[in-house]
Amino acid sequence: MKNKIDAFMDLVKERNGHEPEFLQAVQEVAETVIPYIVKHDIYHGKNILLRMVEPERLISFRVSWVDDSGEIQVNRGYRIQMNSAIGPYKGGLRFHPTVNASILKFLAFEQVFKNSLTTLPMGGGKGGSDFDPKGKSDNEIMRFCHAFMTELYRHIGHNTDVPAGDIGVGAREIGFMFGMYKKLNNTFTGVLTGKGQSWGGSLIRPEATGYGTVYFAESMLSTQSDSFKGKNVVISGSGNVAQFAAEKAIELGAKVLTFSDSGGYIHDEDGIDTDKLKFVMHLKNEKRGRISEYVDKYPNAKYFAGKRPWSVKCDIALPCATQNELNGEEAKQLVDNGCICVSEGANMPSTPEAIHEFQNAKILFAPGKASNAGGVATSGLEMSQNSLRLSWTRKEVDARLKDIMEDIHDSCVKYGKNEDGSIDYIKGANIAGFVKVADAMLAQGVI
Ligand SMILES: NC(=O)C1=CN([C@@H]2O[C@H](COP(=O)(O)OP(=O)(O)OC[C@H]3O[C@@H](n4cnc5c(N)ncnc54)[C@H](O)[C@@H]3O)[C@@H](O)[C@H]2O)C=CC1
Ligand SMILES: O=C(O)CCC(=O)C(=O)O
Repeated sequence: MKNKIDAFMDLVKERNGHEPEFLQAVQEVAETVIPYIVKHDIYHGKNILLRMVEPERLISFRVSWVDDSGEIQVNRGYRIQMNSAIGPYKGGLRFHPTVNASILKFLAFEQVFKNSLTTLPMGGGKGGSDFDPKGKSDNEIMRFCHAFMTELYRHIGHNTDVPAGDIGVGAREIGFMFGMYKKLNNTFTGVLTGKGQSWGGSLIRPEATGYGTVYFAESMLSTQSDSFKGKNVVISGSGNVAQFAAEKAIELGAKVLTFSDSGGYIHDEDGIDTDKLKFVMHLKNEKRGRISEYVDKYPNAKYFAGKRPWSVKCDIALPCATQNELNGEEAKQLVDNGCICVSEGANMPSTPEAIHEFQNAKILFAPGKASNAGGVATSGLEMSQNSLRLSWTRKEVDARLKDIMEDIHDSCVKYGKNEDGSIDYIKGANIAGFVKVADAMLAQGVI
């Protein structure tokens, strides 16, 4: 089996040798899906996985815009349309200086499996730009978003490709991009998700990724008759996913101890309650400040510059910042400190070495493509509401989100159960995500 996986990876490396994040994501899938393909005749001789690692379309374009001092700035924009076998391309846009083809291809590849797991008809895509929103004025953000959409608009559409937010892209940016799309097309359609309530957005979409990550962890804990109640929780990040993961964990009776950003992390031994969380939301979403400012407001807490929060003793860890933010040593420290459950809110936050530590220790571990799928699932619900020209209540969308997360958990159990009864959620998510897309590709022939 190892030979087959190595031979496949050699082919992928030949074409994508300079894209380490993409190779990391493909390797993880290949290790679990190739053994499944080998056991199932219908996939033989079809090169399905080889087709799945090649984007259907990779679009790269210039984004020129004028900053507040009148200087012309040039950034690079991308959209990776990875796979449309089961529905229109769907996935977020990331604005961050580290954005490049490797990072977006890994995210687009993960998105194909994730979207398949949601049970909704969505293909996979991802996009963004190396634009850095940090320190930019609202007017600069608007001019950049407008410029970005003057090219992207020709490649997307409510039945073709429906982008949404990701790192650096929230409600403000979606608003500016939606405005320019509408102007250029002279149509009002659900071409983006994460829209504002009064112009086609869905209730619960802002909360969905964080809530879903906690719902998934709660499902994993329930297999061991356990729950969030009374648990200590360590969270990384302090953006959209981190904030709402914290909100749900607090609601379920847990004590949240940390938040972080690219500067460092804060540790509040007293616990971050709903009032303190409101402060973080204002700090990050309105003031656009740094997490270090938390300790000015709450001096009992400590700030650790340049550090990540994984040395803090906890029962549950929720990595919600970015890829490869939790390495092997940090994973070992979490396990040694008694952590029993890791649910990824971010995409690929754990390195392969970290995953190895979690699996060796046999703790509950959920890969992002399963545990953070609540965001895109609720985007799918936003698309349904837009098509129906209806708005569902908060209660209704939350109930659907919860059901979807439970269904994803069931699929992982179905495909990931080991002989000893334990559940390999990576194997389960990869195979369950693969089967639906692969079967659609088989039915549609070689295209
Ligand atoms: N927003 C969504 O609906 C979804 C987001 N995700 C993933 O969740 C993660 C977080 O995304 P959002 O919360 O939406 O973005 P965001 O822009 O709201 O927040 C990102 C957070 O990560 C922190 N961060 C960025 N780079 C960092 C670094 N190098 N070290 C430490 N912290 C860093 C930022 O300071 C910020 O707190 C990403 O991996 C994203 O792909 C996954 C599924 C859906
Ligand atoms: O809601 C969406 O379409 C984007 C979600 C996303 O980018 C992700 O799941 O990583």
